[in-house]
Amino acid sequence: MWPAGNGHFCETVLSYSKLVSELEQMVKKMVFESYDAEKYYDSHIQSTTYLLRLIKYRGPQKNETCIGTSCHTDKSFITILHQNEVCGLEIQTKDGEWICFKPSPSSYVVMAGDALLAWSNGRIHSPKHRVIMNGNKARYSIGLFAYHRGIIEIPEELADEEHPLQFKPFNHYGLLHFYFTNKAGQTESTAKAYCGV
Ligand SMILES: O=C(O)CCC(=O)C(=O)O
Ligand SMILES: [Fe+2]
Repeated sequence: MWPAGNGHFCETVLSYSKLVSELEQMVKKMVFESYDAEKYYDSHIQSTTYLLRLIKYRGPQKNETCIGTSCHTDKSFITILHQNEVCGLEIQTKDGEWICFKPSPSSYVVMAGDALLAWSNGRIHSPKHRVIMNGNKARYSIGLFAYHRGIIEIPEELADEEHPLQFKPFNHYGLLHFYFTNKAGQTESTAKAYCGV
């Protein structure tokens, strides 16, 4: 998992990712329960996979643009972000307004990804976000990205006459693969283009 000779760091990262994945599962449970879909929770958890990314953004040099990560939505089910004190993460609300996240050591950002947007039949918004760097201090962030092995079905509890089914069952890794093709790059919503009804 990590180059030899840094066992302590490796163990720390692993125990961190275990703790944050517990947080992810707690959030997921609350989401499933709030939609009366808790009967799908256990099987969903059994198919959950995680990716942990440790990211360093350095401050822009002279004549460099300030972008750290360009505007995107996550392709995960849920993402949990944690970072040092350097600002930079901006998130777009449903109304199109950009808000800057003000970090604190004890705060985590829980972000819905495109797979959760589809699972929730469009009820849960997967927000656009970006990182814009200013100043000269480096920004460090850790992202835990939860994915799903296999097919995600939209619970029947989330579709009715008022909320017609918007998404077909989809393979989450298939959605990721689709995103990395040119076809997905040209669409506003990867989920709609990949598995929209
Ligand atoms: O560094 C951050 O806070 C956000 C990173 C991000 O949006 C991503 O990796 O998808
Ligand atoms: Fe992201």
